[in-house]
Amino acid sequence: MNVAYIGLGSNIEPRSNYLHDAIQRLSANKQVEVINKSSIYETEPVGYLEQDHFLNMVIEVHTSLSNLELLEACQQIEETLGRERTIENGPRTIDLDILLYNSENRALDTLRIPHPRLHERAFVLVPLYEIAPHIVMPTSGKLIEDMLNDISKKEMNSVVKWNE
Ligand SMILES: Nc1ncnc2c1ncn2[C@@H]1O[C@H](COP(=O)(O)OP(=O)(O)OP(=O)(O)O)[C@@H](O)[C@H]1O
Ligand SMILES: Nc1nc2c(c(=O)[nH]1)N=C(CO)CN2
Repeated sequence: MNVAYIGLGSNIEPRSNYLHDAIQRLSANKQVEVINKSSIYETEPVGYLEQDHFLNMVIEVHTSLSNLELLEACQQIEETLGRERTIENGPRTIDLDILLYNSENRALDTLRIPHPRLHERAFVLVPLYEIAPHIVMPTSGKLIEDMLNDISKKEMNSVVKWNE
């Protein structure tokens, strides 16, 4: 059994429905079991700034899917939920990023694990730390706490727990 962490994000309404729907669709896959879910956080957009705030969260899954099969399952859900890739870093109904897969460290053409921008994104690190404070990054040996300490106060303040 493989352990993976998946980051979810949405900034097109109904944002929380897209998050819940994506999780339900992952759970419906017989080879995926959702083990843990973080809280939902409302976050200021990073990268492309002229867009609405995101809802972000992280889930832990146990899966018998390979890393590439899990990527395909995530991309299928993105497609079903109407994700369109028009603007880089732009608005999306749902984004599913594989953050970690076991303690793998690999760069394939279509899949990089750990996710290459994980370490610099408060909207990923804060929910990941909530459900997996023990994790050590396979690349750097850093704890999530160490990576969080490298994030500016301003960016940390742009991630706020969201109440449904
Ligand atoms: N760990 C990963 N999880 C998801 N996709 C990945 C990963 N590593 C590489 N990719 C590749 O990245 C491509 C672009 O993904 P996507 O359009 O979702 O990027 P994005 O969400 O806009 O940006 P970001 O990756 O910075 O969150 C995907 O087609 C996929 O093949
Ligand atoms: N706050 C926030 N900003 C983003 C997000 C995201 O999920 N949340 N995703 C991006 C590309 O994947 C780019 N910027």
